[in-house]
Parts: sequence; C-alpha cells; structure tokens
Amino acid sequence: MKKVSCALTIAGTDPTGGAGIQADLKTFEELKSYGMSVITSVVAQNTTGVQELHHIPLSMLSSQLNSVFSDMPVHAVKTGMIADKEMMQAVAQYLQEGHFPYVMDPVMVATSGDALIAENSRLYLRDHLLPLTTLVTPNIHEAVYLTGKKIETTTDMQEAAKLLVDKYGAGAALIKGGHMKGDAVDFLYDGKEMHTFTAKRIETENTHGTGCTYSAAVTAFLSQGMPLLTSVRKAKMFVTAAIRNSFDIGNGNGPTNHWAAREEMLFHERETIQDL
Ligand SMILES: Nc1ncnc2c1ncn2[C@@H]1O[C@H](COP(=O)(O)OP(=O)(O)O)[C@@H](O)[C@H]1O
Ligand SMILES: Cc1ncc(COP(=O)(O)O)c(N)n1
Repeated sequence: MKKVSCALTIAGTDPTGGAGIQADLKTFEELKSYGMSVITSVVAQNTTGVQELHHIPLSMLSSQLNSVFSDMPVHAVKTGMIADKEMMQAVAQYLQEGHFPYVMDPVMVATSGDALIAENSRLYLRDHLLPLTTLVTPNIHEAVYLTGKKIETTTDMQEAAKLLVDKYGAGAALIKGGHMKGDAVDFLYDGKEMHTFTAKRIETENTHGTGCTYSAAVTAFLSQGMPLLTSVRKAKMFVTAAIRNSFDIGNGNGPTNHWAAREEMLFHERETIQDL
C-alpha cells in the first residue's frame, strides 16, 4: 500500500484562489501531502479586498470536522480564519483529542485591511487555542494584538515570540517580518532557542496569501514527519520562491506562484546536495 501524508486545513475561502483554503490546498499538493479542507467561512474576496462574508453554521462546521476525523488519517492540521468564539470552541474539541502537529495562522485581517474575525473573539484564540499549538505564525500586527506589546524592532519581534511561548503556552512561535522594513526576517522561538530566517525583500505588491502559503507549507512538511526547524526552513524557501514568481494579476495585491515555488525549491535542494 502506498504511504501518504495527510494534511488538513480548517479555514475560510478565497474564490480568486490566492489565499485561505485554496492557497493551502495548492501548497499541500505542490509539497506532496494529501490535502483536506474544512471550511469555516465563505469569503467573497479578491486581490483588492473583501466584499462579503458568510460564516458556515456551527453544526455544519462540526459535521465537516466529524466527516474528516471519523474516516481519514490526519497527520497535521493548520487553522486559518476562524470567525468567532463558538467556531473556535468547536475546532478546539477536535484539536484537544488529536495526536498530530497543529499550526495556527492567527488570521485576523486580510492583506487589504478587511477584518476576518470578530474583534471580541481574538483573545479567545490566544487563551484557548494557542496552548494546543505546535506552532503559531503571526505577522507583526497579529503578534502585537496577541501580546499587547508594540513591535518596532527585531528585538521586539523576538520578545513577542518568547511571550507567546513562555506566557501564553504556544508550542513554538514564528513571528513574520513581511510588514517590517528591509529584508524579510522571521524569528522562530521553540521554547529553547531563537532561530532566524532571512530572505532578501522582493520588490512586489503581490503578497496576497503569503501567510497562508507559508503556514500551509510548514504543515505539509510536519505531516511528513519532518522536525519543526527543518519544516520552517523549507517553508521559508518555498514562500520566498512563491513571492519571487508571483502573478501580476487582479487589480490589487496579486497572488503567489505555488508551482514555481516547488520547482525552485527542488532545484535549490539538488544544488545544495551537489555542494556537499
Ligand atoms: N516582499 C517580500 N519579499 C520577501 N519575503 C516576503 C515579502 N513579504 C513577505 N515576505 C515573507 O513572507 C512570509 C509571510 O509574511 P507576512 O507578509 O509578514 O505575513 P502575512 O501574509 O500573514 O501578513 C514571511 O516569511 C515574510 O518574511
Ligand atoms: C479566507 C482568508 N484567510 C486568510 C487570509 C489572509 O491572507 P494573507 O496570507 O494574505 O494574510 C485571507 N485573505 N482570506
């Protein structure tokens, strides 16, 4: 029998295919994990912003979760947009029982600035779901919200990563520097050590779905049994290549390129192996 690694995303949708569930499934596919998805909200959005939101009824959310967990192997889970407390509670039930890595992308606001989760539910995410994570992957704005501290420097980013682990109970925290100035530097704190991932900033406005793609890539590698540090290192390579080859389509922030990312990553890995 063929062995397969199964990754599940629990998130909202993007009909233009750049962010949310669609970006996650494209990423899983390119990285050779079997992709599964539970939809929390249907979002009418595109590269310019969010036009309308429809949250899936709670019973239907639970029913989808039950369909997956009662039948399929689940080797890693990521969550993205979960609109309110009740939905978070329903998801938490399944995560508490599972013995798989869990990556939380604490999605709050789309790249366009539109809110995706209720203001009064954001701290519920921190207080109830964060302690269940293997990894949480906030951008700067989300890290400020979750920690209540301002972030202006790379030292502030590292402090925030430590707080999320030491005070709020995340398994590990990856603070992303896409919204800082200069190089795209991310910090991973795993409870023991601080690791730095640096990529040259790519001059582009096409960053719709970068956070989704990054956390989905980490989830795919974790589903294949790779250690956290390796998974983040490879995911950083993947998302950087996806941004470098992004598509200039739509009238706003264009989407990233998943297939070019896979090709570039494979090429890079072959070169590295030859160098050894
Ligand atoms: N212009 C860019 N050039 C290179 N890397 C980028 C760029 N913008 C974002 N990144 C990287 O993309 C990933 C997603 O980060 P970020 O944009 O901060 O998250 P989000 O999409 O959640 O707002 C991070 O690894 C970040 O460093
Ligand atoms: C359904 C959904 N989930 C998440 C995002 C955030 O996207 P980004 O990765 O650009 O922060 C989004 N725009 N839509």
